[in-house]
Amino acid sequence: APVDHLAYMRYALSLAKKAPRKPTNFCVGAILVDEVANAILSTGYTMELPGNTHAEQCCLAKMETSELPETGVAAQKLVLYTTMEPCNKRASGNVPCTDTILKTGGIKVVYVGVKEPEKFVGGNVGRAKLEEAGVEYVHVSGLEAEILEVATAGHEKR
Ligand SMILES: Nc1nc(=O)c(N)c(NC[C@H](O)[C@H](O)[C@H](O)COP(=O)(O)O)[nH]1
Ligand SMILES: [Zn+2]
Repeated sequence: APVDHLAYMRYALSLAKKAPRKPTNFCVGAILVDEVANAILSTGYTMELPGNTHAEQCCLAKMETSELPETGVAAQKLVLYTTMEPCNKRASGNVPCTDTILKTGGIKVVYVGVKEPEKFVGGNVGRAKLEEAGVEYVHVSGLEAEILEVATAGHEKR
């Protein structure tokens, strides 16, 4: 069956709405999907796990500790949907999610709702890093306005 990318991105957006609102980051949602089995293997949203955590970081960390099949092993085509592109530099200095994605291994495609706004760390050049490592980067269009509204809910409204 054809994969409904918009439906998966909309689900990731529903997760982003659960994130606590902060002026120093974005509220993001991420899901790990086996695209062949059409199955959601893990989910995550910003600050879901303790500490200053990102949606993708939580989604992948939960995958490692759950009884779900080993990341990238049992899945037939492992892909990650994230409402905002994975960070490539964090003002906190924490490990960027592009590195976490590459370290996890087995992820074939990253589906992205929006590019990261240049608010905290300038232009996000993570796309090139992912593509050079053989991970496809695909923009799923249609939810940009809603994704950005949720992402910046904790920011000062000008
Ligand atoms: N893709 C993505 N998922 C997230 O869950 C999240 N919060 C961001 N946000 C990117 C932004 O660049 C960083 O939030 C700031 O650079 C501050 O860095 P910290 O979050 O404090 O490590 N980006
Ligand atoms: Zn990140």
